[in-house]
Amino acid sequence: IAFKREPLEESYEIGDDIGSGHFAVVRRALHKKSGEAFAAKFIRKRRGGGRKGAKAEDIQREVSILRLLDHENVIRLYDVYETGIEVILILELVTGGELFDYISEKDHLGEEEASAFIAQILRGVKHLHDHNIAHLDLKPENIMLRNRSTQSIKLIDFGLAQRIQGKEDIRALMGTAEFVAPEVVSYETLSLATDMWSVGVITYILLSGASPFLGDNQQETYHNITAINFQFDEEYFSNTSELAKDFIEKLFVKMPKKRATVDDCLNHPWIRPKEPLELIKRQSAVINIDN
Ligand SMILES: Cc1ccnnc1
Repeated sequence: IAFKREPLEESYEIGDDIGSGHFAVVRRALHKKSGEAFAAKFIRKRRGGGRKGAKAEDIQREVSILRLLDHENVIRLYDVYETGIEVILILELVTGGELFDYISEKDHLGEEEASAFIAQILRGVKHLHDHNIAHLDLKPENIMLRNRSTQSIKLIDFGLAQRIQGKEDIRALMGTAEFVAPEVVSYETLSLATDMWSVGVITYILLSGASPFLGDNQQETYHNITAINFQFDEEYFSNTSELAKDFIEKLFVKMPKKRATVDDCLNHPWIRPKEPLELIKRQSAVINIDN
């Protein structure tokens, strides 16, 4: 896929830093013609045999994956530029900040709000999984709020995302220690189920502010993960519903094939829209047809 070689500055005014990813920095970008604001992700190309910078094939993968996706809970890619030293992705601008910061400010969320966020994350993950794409780096830093008022979120940073075709064995890579599934730690086959483990970790954190497997060092964290060594501390979970705990327990399963899928999660009673609201929506739909 050829990227635009014309100078980015001809079409965009580059502004402040708004984030960073793998070998990347993200800046505000104002499109001169339309006056619309975007996010420009500058990805350093790996030069020669160096270690720094992203490999051309990894950048191509991130771009082709983003081009495939089209969902309100997934960051949109509009254009791609290239210079001698970097590739620049022109992405949808998300201004609500990271879910990570939102939780930090509130310490933890109530179940209603947590369930609403997780439902949004699951819809975004379902879009990826329906296209056989695994994100493989799901964590609160990679979940942006569209804006602070609603629980509308966008999944960002597809730098580690992979197509899961089933034929080739994906083992390499590492996400962020406290969010990775047992199969990542023990270097076994990764799959869509690997993302579902991370959804469990995110849910646990939203509800408690604590990280379920985090140890005093990386080795201890990895051991906690492979031993599924977690508990619902009374200190944080005393008034958490059995439904919420059941939702998490169905994701902290060692065998990827036994772990809840994104569809299982969307149908879990802790997530499904509560009956009355759905009933009203359906009734109002009927009333509209009559009028
Ligand atoms: C950090 C970031 C990435 C993509 N879009 N907006 C903000």
